[in-house]
Order: sequence, then structure tokens, then C-alpha cells
Amino acid sequence: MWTLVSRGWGCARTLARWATGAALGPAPSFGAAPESWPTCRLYSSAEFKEKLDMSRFPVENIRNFSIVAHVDHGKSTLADRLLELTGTIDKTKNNKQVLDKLQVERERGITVKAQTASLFHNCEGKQYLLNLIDTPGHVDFSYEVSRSLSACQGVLLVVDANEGIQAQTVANFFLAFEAQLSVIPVINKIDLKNADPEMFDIPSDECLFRLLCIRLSQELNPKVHRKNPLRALVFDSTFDQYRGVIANVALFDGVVSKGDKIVSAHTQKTYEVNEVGVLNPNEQPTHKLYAGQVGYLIAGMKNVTEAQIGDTLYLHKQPVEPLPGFKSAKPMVFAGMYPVDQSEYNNLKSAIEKLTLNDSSVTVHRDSSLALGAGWRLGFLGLLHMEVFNQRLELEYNASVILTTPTVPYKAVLSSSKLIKRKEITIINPAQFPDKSKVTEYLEPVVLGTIITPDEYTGKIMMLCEARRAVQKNMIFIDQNRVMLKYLFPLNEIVVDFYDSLKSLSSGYASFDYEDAGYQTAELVKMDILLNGNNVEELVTVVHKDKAHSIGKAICERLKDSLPRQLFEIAIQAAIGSKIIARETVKAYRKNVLAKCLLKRQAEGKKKLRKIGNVEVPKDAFIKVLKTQSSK
Ligand SMILES: Nc1nc2c(ncn2[C@@H]2O[C@H](COP(=O)(O)OP(=O)(O)OP(=O)(O)O)[C@@H](O)[C@H]2O)c(=O)[nH]1
Repeated sequence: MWTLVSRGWGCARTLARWATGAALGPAPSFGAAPESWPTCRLYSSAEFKEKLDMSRFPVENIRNFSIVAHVDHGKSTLADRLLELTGTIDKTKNNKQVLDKLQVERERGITVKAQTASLFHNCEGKQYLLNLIDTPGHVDFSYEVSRSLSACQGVLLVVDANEGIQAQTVANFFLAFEAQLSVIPVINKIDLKNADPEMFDIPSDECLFRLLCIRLSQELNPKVHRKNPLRALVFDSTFDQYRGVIANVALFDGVVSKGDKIVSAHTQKTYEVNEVGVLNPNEQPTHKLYAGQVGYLIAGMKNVTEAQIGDTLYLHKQPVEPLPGFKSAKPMVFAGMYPVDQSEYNNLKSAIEKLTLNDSSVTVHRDSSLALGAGWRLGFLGLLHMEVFNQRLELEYNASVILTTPTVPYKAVLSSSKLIKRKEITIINPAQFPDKSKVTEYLEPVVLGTIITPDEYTGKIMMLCEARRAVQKNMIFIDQNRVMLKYLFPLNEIVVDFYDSLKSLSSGYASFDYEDAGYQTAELVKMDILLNGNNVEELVTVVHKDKAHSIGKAICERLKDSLPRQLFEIAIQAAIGSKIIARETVKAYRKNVLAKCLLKRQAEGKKKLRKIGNVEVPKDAFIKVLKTQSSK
């Protein structure tokens, strides 16, 4: 792995020390370069305005790079310091995770959306344009990373000196390697007590800016042609309700100016460019963008079909060969989404459309259910992705939704007759899971999981993997006391809470990453949950035959804890076909507490409840059940 890295080896421990402001020496004050950066000068904010003439940055003075790392290793913090040290933002105590602009990112303390920032930097007498993209670390958002890399020539691969190389460090390295990018390792958190930066054997006296600007000049120059006709890759987009789609573009050839007529290679529609600019880190209009540069473009695109991620934009009457674009993201988890109240359908539809413009990895199909009305079946890259999307709908669009049990995309091979050939269908809605009598075999998706752990937890982790029906494929020591395990997992066994279980039994030390590995035969059954005999559509699920009883029992118990007592007894049952496999009972109110409880219920007023038969269910009851479902 590290042979390629040695191309950029010799990096920025000095800079990493400043990441927290703590560190092994005083952090350089804003505006004054430290001794180790003799010829690097920082811009002041006042100087910035005159730099908006982007023609001042020839291709050889542009460096486009992403910051990638395992989750929480310090990408956003490093981005903050780079923004500060280039004078892009002022140095204040509040400068934390500046590029994590979404409310959901700030509330959760994680990056979920890649963010671009253009920095202006003077090094050894030359002006450089540094375009950095801060990327998310969690595996659910790796599509953001791979798209970001398409706009870059290099990556800063941040490694926490305390935790060392982790599963996503390896995964991100390979993403960069496959994209043929230069990899510059940055060792971070060297101030922590257990940090062992020496194990990386990196000289500590190198300055990151000097390395980026001067030493790696050939490798990191974008290979583009400004005299050719425009070829701009749309690698990301956001939606602004007043200005429409804001497309993040990387220019591979040519120039684009405000007022130009451009064409989308995907739709063949023509638009006029209303605004072009760079993100600094907020939008800063410029008159033009030149090949090699990364910026944004607004051209009156109003909806999802018009603004395709991976599209190539070119000048009207100057058609070009479109750029390869991206493989579309493959959803790993599907769930039904319905408005709490059907009168909210149109508002929710518009919110989902706008949010999918900001997050192109979500797939949307219309769906409907007898119990829940008209809605959608959405595909996500993982459960965290689903939770974040749901939270963003609430926070950014004030939308309240009902989510059904997440499911993975199963397949069924339908029974063949002499007349009908073998037919395979994919099932993304458990309610439509075909009955055994019509099926030759069921197939479930599998993933190849990589776990990196200190050796002392290996035994417990192997037991956890076996309990999740995983098959071991490999086990190697990556250093004296750390082991890398490879397992083939059924996707439905890891999708909800495997990561949490792994973290808790390894005291937070084990890390996990996975990649798609196709399908395998499985004995699957559809399980219904009934309340007084009525099916709860939110909780219909497909489970492995051997786990049906334990999962059914756990759901019933959990639902019992979440349902308030009512005037009558409630039977909670798990059923496979007509066979009941688990049961719990919620007793009715006792007569002496009845009056008190009724008063309390009246006081609670019209809290959002869902009625299933005659049973009233609080909205959050299902969410609590869903979260714990696959842990059993
Ligand atoms: N002690 C110490 N803490 C650091 C350092 N760099 C970052 N942190 C802390 O580590 C935590 C994670 O940092 P982030 O910058 O959010 O990490 P990230 O890699 O961007 O996280 P994700 O985007 O969620 O993957 C935060 O609490 C930071 O304050 C460092 O050099 N030393």
C-alpha cells in the first residue's frame, strides 16, 4: 500500500500540530509565517477582492485536492486550519468545522456532504489557487468521496496518530489509487497522549503548502487545455430556492463566462449562465472560470432531471465528447416514506425533490400502501444515510414523515414452467415479497467487510461476525498488535447496528468498511407484526428463517414497551403467514386509574397518533422498534 504514498511522503506533521491549537509548539499567528515556511506569505482579507480575476491562475499554479480519512480522524479540522492559514477565514475561536455548513452536520458533529473551498496562497513568489474538498468519513457517504476525487489531482490522506490506519483509511487510499491521484499522508492528533507519530516514519520538518505548491508541482497540475472548447464536469450540486440549482463544476477544457450559452450533454437543453464563481468558502462570483479550476455555476436549472451529477456542460454550437461521468450510486437500504397526513403529500414531494438535488445518491420511486396512503420508496447508501436524509427533511423543510422498516434489496427467482423462462425479480418493498409457493430460490445481497482491530478483541469480534451469519475470508496482522479481518456478510445483518456493536465490544477501537459482493442464496421469510389482528405495515420485514423467532420476539417486546395502555387489551403478534411465532400483551387500564389516564390523554391533546384498527400508536413507537430490530 505505501509504495505509492512514498511519492508524496515527507509531509505536514508541523501543520497537523496546529490542528487543535494545542500541540507541541506555539501555533503561528495569523499573518505571520513560521520559520519553517520562509517564503510562504498569507493573504489578508482586504487583498482578496482583487484576486477574483481567475485568469491570474495559470494551470501550473492550480492544485486541486481532497481531504480524505477514516471517520473522525480530523479532516474538517485540518480544512479549518488551511482556511485560516490562507486568510480565507479570520482566525477566531469559533472556527470549528467551518465547511460543515448543514445543520445536521453541526448537530451530529459529522460531515455528510463534501464541501469545496478555493484558497489563494503565495508561495516562493508565485500565486497559487488551492481548491480543497473536505469529504465525509463514514462509509455511507463514500459516494461523496469518489465524486470529489474526479475534480482532483491529489488527496491529503489524514491519519489519526492515536488510532493509526483504520478500515476507511485503507478504503480511501484505494479510491485515490484507482483514480491515479497523488497521495500525501498527513499525520494528525499528535498531541494526544497515546499518539505514536514515529511509527509512520515521516520527516516532521516539511511544510504542507510548500509540498503542495512547489515539490509536487508536476504531479498535481491539472492536465487540461484552456484553448479547447469548454468541457465542464458537474461533480456536485445544491439547490437554492431562489436561484435554482447551483452546480459545482470542474473545468477540464476551455473557459466559461457569465452570459455564455451552455448545453447539458445529458438533456441537450440550452441555458444561459447567470453566475460563475468560486467557493471561498461561500459563493464568490467571478467573471469567468478557466480550465483546471473548480467553482460553481448557476444557469437557471430548476429540477432534478435537469441537473444531473456527472453531466458535461459545453458551449452552445461547440459540442464536445462528454466526460465519463460517474457510476450511479447503488442503494443498499430501502424504506417507505409517507406523509404523516396525506394532505401534506405535495409539500413532502417538493421537499424530497429538492433534497435529492442536494444528495443525488438517494433513489426515489413512487409507492402506495392501503394503510399509509400515497408515498415513496427511497433507496439509501446505509442506515446513517437514511437517518440523515430524514433529519434533513425535518430540519430544512419542516417535513414530518412516517418511515417503514428499512430493507435490503432481495431477489427471488420465480418458479419456471415449460412456458416461462427463469425470471428474477428484485424486491425493495417487503410487502411485495413473493410467497414461497411461487419461488424457486431467494437471494440476499452480500458485502465484503473489512475490520481492523487491536488483536485483544479478535475473539469477541469473530463471535459477533458468526452471529451475523458472516463467513471469514481472510485474517492478517497489519502490524505487531493489529489484525485485519475480511468477512463475507449478508447485508441485512450489518445494515442497522453492526457498527455500533463492533464499536462497543472493542471499546471503540475496531473500525469497519464494506464493499458490494453480489448475491447469495438464502432461506428468507416475510414476517408481519399484528396489533389485535391488524397488520402494521410499517413493520413488515423480511428475515432469515433461523432468526425469525428471535427478531419477532424482540420486536413484540419493544413494541410493548412503546405502546401506551388503552381501554382494552392489545395483542402484539409476530406472524409468518398464518403462523404466530411470538406474542406480547399490553394490558388494559385498571378501572381505578382509568379516569386519571383519560384526563392525561385529553391534556396531551391531539398529539400525532396513528390508528391501526382500534389501537392508537404514538408516532415515535415504530422508530424505537426499528432501531433495535436487527440487533437480536
Ligand atoms: N486532540 C486533537 N483533536 C483533534 C485534532 N484534530 C481534530 N481533532 C478533534 O477530532 C474530532 C474529529 O475531528 P473532525 O475534524 O470533525 O474529523 P473528521 O475527520 O472531519 O470527521 P468526519 O467528517 O465525521 O469523518 C473533533 O472533536 C476535533 O476537535 C488534533 O490534532 N488533536
